[in-house]
Amino acid sequence: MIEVSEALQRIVSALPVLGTETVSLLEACGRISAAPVVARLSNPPADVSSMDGYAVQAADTTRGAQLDIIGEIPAGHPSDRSVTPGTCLRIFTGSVMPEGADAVLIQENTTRESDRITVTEPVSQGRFIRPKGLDFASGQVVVPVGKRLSARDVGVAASANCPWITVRRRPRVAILSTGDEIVLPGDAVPAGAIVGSAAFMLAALLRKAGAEPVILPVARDTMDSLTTSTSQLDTVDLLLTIGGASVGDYDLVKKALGESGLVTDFWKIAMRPGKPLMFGRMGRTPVIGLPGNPVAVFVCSTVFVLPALRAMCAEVVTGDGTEPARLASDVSANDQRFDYLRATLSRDEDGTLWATPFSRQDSSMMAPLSACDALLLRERFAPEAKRGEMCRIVRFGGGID
Ligand SMILES: Nc1nc2c(c(=O)[nH]1)N[C@H]1C(S)=C(S)[C@@H](COP(=O)(O)OP(=O)(O)OC[C@H]3O[C@@H](n4cnc5c(N)ncnc54)[C@H](O)[C@@H]3O)O[C@H]1N2
Ligand code: MOO
Repeated sequence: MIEVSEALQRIVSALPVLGTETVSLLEACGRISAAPVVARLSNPPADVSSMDGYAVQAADTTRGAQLDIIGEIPAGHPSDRSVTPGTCLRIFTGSVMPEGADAVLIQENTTRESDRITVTEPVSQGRFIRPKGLDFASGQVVVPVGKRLSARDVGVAASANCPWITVRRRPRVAILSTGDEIVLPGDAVPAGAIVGSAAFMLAALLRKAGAEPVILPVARDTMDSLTTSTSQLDTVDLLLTIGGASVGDYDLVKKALGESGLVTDFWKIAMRPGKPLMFGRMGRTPVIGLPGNPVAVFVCSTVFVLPALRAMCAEVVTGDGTEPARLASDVSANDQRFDYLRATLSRDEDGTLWATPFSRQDSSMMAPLSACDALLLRERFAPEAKRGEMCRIVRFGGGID
């Protein structure tokens, strides 16, 4: 058995970075930028007013002074008239500042009669003007490379006049459930069968992470079925198998894929759940053999598959995705396997985050997996810990779980 950190390192470093494609702004959210987004203009492109009022010379705006309105500048219609001493131009939020003006006097600080205003509050030079390039300058990088694009990133790219963004191709990931007992959700469930939940959970997780899942027909527990199922996978970037990874007589995945050319990098990790995970390569296709227990599928996907997708998309990530919390109940000493306990979270009045692990942690149990908010991490050989002690968690809800 190797350690989680080594397994992660081996998987991530073995995966090639995918190619790029160019997508429209409407398709860009959630994708990983593969080139920086460079502003094609300055924003704002000219000095503009930030308020509705009058473009003035600030020195003119003594209390009680009167100014002649010599025209107006609706947004989108710059004026070629200049403001001279004793005059002003009616202006609106977003309108381009006229020549000669050095401030905007908001209309609340004036009284108006016909084409003349009286100043009720002076304004200082530069006030209520957004100078050209206040937001960003032409040529400036507004979105760096390797970023998972948010709605805000799409917004800044649009404002930088960039209608297309270069992103990483979506990883195509094949999912192969294995086992004679597996039936599809909604099917009749004969004696001895179980409903194959893991592929659907995995597909959902992958799709949310920006990958393109391809669910293959369930393979039976025979060498023939397994080799046939995995014979034509040249077009996928990663193969995930589910089940048949352990040491039972019908756990044939490693053996069958071996006959199709699988070269195993490692098998078995000191973790719970997820111990029998296998990693290798069949031709140019990386293969992660996930254990069959569906909670092990989820935990291994969180710990290895999602980082693998990030590596394939050259996503720049900060931190390890964990955060501190306080234990809400005692936990016993851990053995040699890194433990990922399903836990709920709550916050007390002080804002402290508390993690409560479920009392039953069987890796077949989907209901607590669905109900949990986080995985509570227990290092190998961690000593017993009491309620109130600090622990580390991986919290869900960040958009990729
Ligand atoms: N003697 C030993 N037995 C086992 C060991 C061990 O070290 N020594 N490891 C245990 C651990 S830990 C795990 S995890 C399981 C993993 O076994 P497999 O990867 O071979 O998985 P299966 O036996 O095929 O299935 C396990 C369990 O999960 C159910 N399953 C399978 N596929 C799905 C699916 N797509 N959706 C939902 N549930 C699925 C399957 O019916 C079994 O109940 O091995 C332990 N045994
Ligand atoms: O490690 Mo297994 O994955 O306990 O269920």
